[in-house]
Amino acid sequence: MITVIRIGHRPFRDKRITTHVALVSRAFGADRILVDEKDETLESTVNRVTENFGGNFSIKTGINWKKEFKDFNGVKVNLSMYGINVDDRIDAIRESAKGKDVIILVGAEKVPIDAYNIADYNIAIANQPHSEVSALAIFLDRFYEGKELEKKYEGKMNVIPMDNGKMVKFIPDEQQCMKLLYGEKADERIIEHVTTVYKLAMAIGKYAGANMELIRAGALLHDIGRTKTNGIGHAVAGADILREKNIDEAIVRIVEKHTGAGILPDEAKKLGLPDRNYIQETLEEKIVAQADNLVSGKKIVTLSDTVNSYHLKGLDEPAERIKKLHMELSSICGKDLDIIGKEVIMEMN
Ligand SMILES: C[S@@+](CC[C@H](N)C(=O)[O-])C[C@H]1O[C@@H](n2cnc3c(N)ncnc32)[C@H](O)[C@@H]1O
Repeated sequence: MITVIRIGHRPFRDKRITTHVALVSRAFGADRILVDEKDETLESTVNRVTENFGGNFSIKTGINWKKEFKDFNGVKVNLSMYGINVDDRIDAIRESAKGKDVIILVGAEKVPIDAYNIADYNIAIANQPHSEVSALAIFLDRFYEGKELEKKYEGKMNVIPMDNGKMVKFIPDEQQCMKLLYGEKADERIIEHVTTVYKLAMAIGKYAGANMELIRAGALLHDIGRTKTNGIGHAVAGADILREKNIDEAIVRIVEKHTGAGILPDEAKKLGLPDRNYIQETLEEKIVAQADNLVSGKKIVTLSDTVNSYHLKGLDEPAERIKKLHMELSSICGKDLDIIGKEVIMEMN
């Protein structure tokens, strides 16, 4: 674990630069930052970035820096223009950090001499005065040998790299999903239906250990396309609406593939659907589709209810696939989905 300790923070003067120290710590592979002065605004700014862009970075302000630095069980580095050049020590630091935690101290105005005495390494990024932000970024980059730039973050907001322009895909929370639905003028019937599917899908998702943010958004948005058409094309219409709004592709695909237990390429062709993949593949795609299969209007029904209504429409093969999907998910959950459905009904009443 890598900790950054920021000392000499003055909440009114240094708000921006300490935020940048924290963001650099997070983006360049550190796990947490400790800041000497209590600053709740700084904490919430940094926590909001982590909440939106992902990862497990944490921040704590209002700490006793000398005690934290002195008592730290691991390798202690003080970044200072007066230290030894980073390239002359980085191999030794990496070596002594094997199997150990590391703490990196950066100052603000004047750094007390105690920091130099407590540190195992006083490291300069060139013996010239510059900034804690640049010193920290270069130190972390040297320490990780550039690998920190390859780290993947699963956030609500994911930047899509572009040669030109900017694109961010995002995973909407419950409130944002409702806003999207009402923005498309979803009527009460749609809202009531998606709310029940959402409750059932969340319950199944918990048993199955699925990604709950994807389940939440996928279930709430699965029928957004019904604001355009109630036909077989509503899943495609929904996916198109969401792609236009830069919703994360994992959610768009849940919506696009939520019909029955999937539609085979030949069936899709016959139905006049665009040439896309309609077979559920991810756990979340399967859960939302099956939760939808087990909800009629705003009512949770059983597998046999659903299968019977498919048979009545002459859809024998799709009915078999729904049964198979039901068994597969029940086995992942360790509980029959019909029983999970009954539990949700009891909670709803
Ligand atoms: C604006 S400087 C203040 C330096 C101040 N003169 C002092 O007493 O250390 C703030 C912080 O930036 C970092 N820093 C600035 N230049 C640096 C350099 N050349 N190498 C490493 N760190 C540097 C150090 O962490 C320092 O505590």
